[in-house]
Amino acid sequence: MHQRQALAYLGPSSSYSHQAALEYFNRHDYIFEAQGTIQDIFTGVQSGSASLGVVPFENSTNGSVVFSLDLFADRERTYRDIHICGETYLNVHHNLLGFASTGVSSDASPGGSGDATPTNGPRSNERQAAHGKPVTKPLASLSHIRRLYSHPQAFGQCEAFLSRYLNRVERQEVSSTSKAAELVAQDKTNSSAAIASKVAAEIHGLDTLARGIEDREDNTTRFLVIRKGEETAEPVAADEVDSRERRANYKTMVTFTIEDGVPGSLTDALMVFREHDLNLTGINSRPSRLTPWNYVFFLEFEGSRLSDPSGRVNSALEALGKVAKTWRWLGSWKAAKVTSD
Ligand SMILES: O=C(O)C(=O)Cc1ccccc1
Repeated sequence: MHQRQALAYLGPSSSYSHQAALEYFNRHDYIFEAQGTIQDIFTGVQSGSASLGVVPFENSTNGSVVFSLDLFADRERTYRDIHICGETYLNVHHNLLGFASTGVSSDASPGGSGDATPTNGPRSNERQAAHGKPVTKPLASLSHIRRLYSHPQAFGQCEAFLSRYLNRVERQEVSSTSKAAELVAQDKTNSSAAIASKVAAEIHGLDTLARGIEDREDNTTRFLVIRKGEETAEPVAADEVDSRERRANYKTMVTFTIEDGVPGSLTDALMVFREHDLNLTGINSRPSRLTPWNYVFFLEFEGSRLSDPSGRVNSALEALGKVAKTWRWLGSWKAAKVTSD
């Protein structure tokens, strides 16, 4: 019988990372191991204690997950063997979870959560928060809520609802939405709430105080799958034709740094991709932490270093190596289809 390998995700269970991992991998093929932080996932994969890791990378409403970017920037060369080998998209619908207050309902108490008006009505037909107007209303009074726990990304995806209904409530950032739900379930005062998933409500026995509180219904998070070492290059048939359509089935990510204060050095790096007819799909940067205002740049583009019939991707990377100060290939993988529910 073959030994199942470990797969590390941001826990505790019922986090969005857990749900993304369960959608991407068969639960029977791996031992799913919850980690406390995204850094723990990188450390586990680099050390070999986990074969694969699933990390949140960016959100369609709130942008990059900077914790993940900083780990991929790998300034200290701690995660030198980590490569990206896959991606998956998850539609993220947040709920406000806690304990419904018994007794009085709609009470706009001073210093509390204000003017929550409970409603059992359906979610509005509007598809997204227009001019900061929330798309949904609370299902129960929120006036007893004094503290709100969640992952920083979740706060950023629910701004319209939070500023309307929980404006003066203290926010506490925690490592994941499922950790937030766990903390709320343990709070004997019943005065805290979490932004987390429907699955987290079920697991922790929490009431749903509001449903679908994300600013946009199309709120989607992209997760990347990481592994240690490189995958072997796919054999390419001699008559295989390279084309934009073929390259669009793959993605590649690189990081690079440029010479400080040299006009045109960033343009030169980007021009490499234009000259090789490679479609850029993403650009990011994080401080290099070497000197102020110096950056590690991230580029994503269509095409694969591992399945490259014309050699175009490999030739572009070689050219990048000539214009960049430093650079690193972070991986090539099969692009996922963007789904919506
Ligand atoms: O906190 C979680 O559940 C995560 O997996 C990170 C996250 C947070 C908010 C949206 C998507 C992913």
